[in-house]
Amino acid sequence: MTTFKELGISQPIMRALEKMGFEEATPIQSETIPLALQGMDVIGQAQTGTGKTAAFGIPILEKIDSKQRDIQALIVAPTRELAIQVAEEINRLAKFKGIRALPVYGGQHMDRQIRSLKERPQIVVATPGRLLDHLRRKTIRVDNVQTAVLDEADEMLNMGFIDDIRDILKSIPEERQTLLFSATMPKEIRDIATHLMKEPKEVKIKAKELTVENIVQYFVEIPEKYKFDTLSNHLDINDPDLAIVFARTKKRVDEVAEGLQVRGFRAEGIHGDLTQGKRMSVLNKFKHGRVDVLVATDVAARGLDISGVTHVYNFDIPQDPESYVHRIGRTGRAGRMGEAISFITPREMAHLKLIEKVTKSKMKRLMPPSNQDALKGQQQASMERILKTLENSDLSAYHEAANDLLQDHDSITVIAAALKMLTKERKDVPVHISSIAPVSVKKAQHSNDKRRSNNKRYYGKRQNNNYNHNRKRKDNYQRRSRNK
Ligand SMILES: Nc1ncnc2c1ncn2[C@@H]1O[C@H](COP(=O)(O)OP(=O)(O)OP(=O)(O)O)[C@@H](O)[C@H]1O
Ligand SMILES: [Mg+2]
Repeated sequence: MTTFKELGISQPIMRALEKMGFEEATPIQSETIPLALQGMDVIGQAQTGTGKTAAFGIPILEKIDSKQRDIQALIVAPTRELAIQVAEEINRLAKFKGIRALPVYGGQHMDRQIRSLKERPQIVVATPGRLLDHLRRKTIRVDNVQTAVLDEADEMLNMGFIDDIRDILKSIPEERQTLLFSATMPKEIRDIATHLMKEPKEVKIKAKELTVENIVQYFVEIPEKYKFDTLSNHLDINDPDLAIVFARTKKRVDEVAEGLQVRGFRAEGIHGDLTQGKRMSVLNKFKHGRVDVLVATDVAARGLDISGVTHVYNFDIPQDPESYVHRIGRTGRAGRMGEAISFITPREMAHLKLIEKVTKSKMKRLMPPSNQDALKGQQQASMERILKTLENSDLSAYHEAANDLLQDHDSITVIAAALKMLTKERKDVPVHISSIAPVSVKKAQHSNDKRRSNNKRYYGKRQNNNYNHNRKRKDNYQRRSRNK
């Protein structure tokens, strides 16, 4: 393990690191920070939750001249929430250096954004569409940008985004340093990336698996129509602190979130069709524990760092193995433990094998729990609450009342009644989720469209949907940006 001091980090940043409770550098930090400080281009690949943000954030801050008020570093991230989070982490690191990072993303009022930009932040963290919009309007000037970072580089270079990224990088002076980070870097994407960089150094933190060891991975083989009841039962049994449930479409996210609410869970959905205000408020409620179950599309799969996420459910298995890695990586972060449970329909079992092969990890089979198991799980949770109260509270004020109860009833009956009151008994309201076709592994089909070729090794026909989906996302970025 390397200390930050050994890496030659300056005093103001050392102070911030101390305040943040970072004692030692993680492997990706100790390997990439020296290279980045020397001005080299770097492709950094390390597992989810291992501190890639600070791995690029620290060298950027070391290089910036705090007295100069031009934008000196530009960080691009695929989603708005991630742009906000990365800016927050950098601002924490920059606390004693007089440097400011501003998040800039679609869905926020252009006027307000332009006003904030006039306060001259030295770092901008942006989503691609909105950034391009600002570049065209010349409301963001990048003449003095020395470092460009693509966080979640593979996602952004994938398919529909590649042209945007090329345009963005083209607008930045050529002498710049370019840093690329992600937990996954398929070879095809890495090759594209190399063309955008100057003799990049590749840092790949060696790990047996693509996924993090401290995430225990399970799968449940279950027909589509039983998925929802199985999910409810699981949530009852595991009683997660915070859980994220990934579903494949926005419609299913809405349906699953509403279904869970009907069954008595504090659940909310998040996806790209919600307004930015709604997206932020759902995420904030989840971060503060006012929502226990976040139901999401892949919009929440990349980069989000929410402490306390103990369980990730793949209600629908993702189309590509990389998404699987990122989704389950929302738990088990910074050395904590986590569980990932994927629902696989019988026809999707081949897909499970593909994911296991690419991630070099195994999922353990779990049998679908029964309603009886779920009730037992809930009772267990109530028992734990009683035991916790018993251990941590002064109960003397309740002794008299307890004695009164025991005059007329035996102790088992009294405790059973207390347990029943504490137990969230299942509201067995039927919930219908509209069905969806299973994902399948198909042989690659040839295509003349270069942008489609990126994921060819995995998918044939379905990949076209993915392509269209990304195109649509790109269009949305641009449309939203234009409208605001
Ligand atoms: N050296 C460190 N010591 C302790 N905690 C750290 C250290 N570096 C980063 N962290 C914390 O670890 C968590 C995960 O970091 P981060 O979000 O940068 O991971 P990541 O590698 O970018 O993950 P992902 O691939 O999901 O984007 C954050 O809460 C961060 O503050
Ligand atoms: Mg990250």
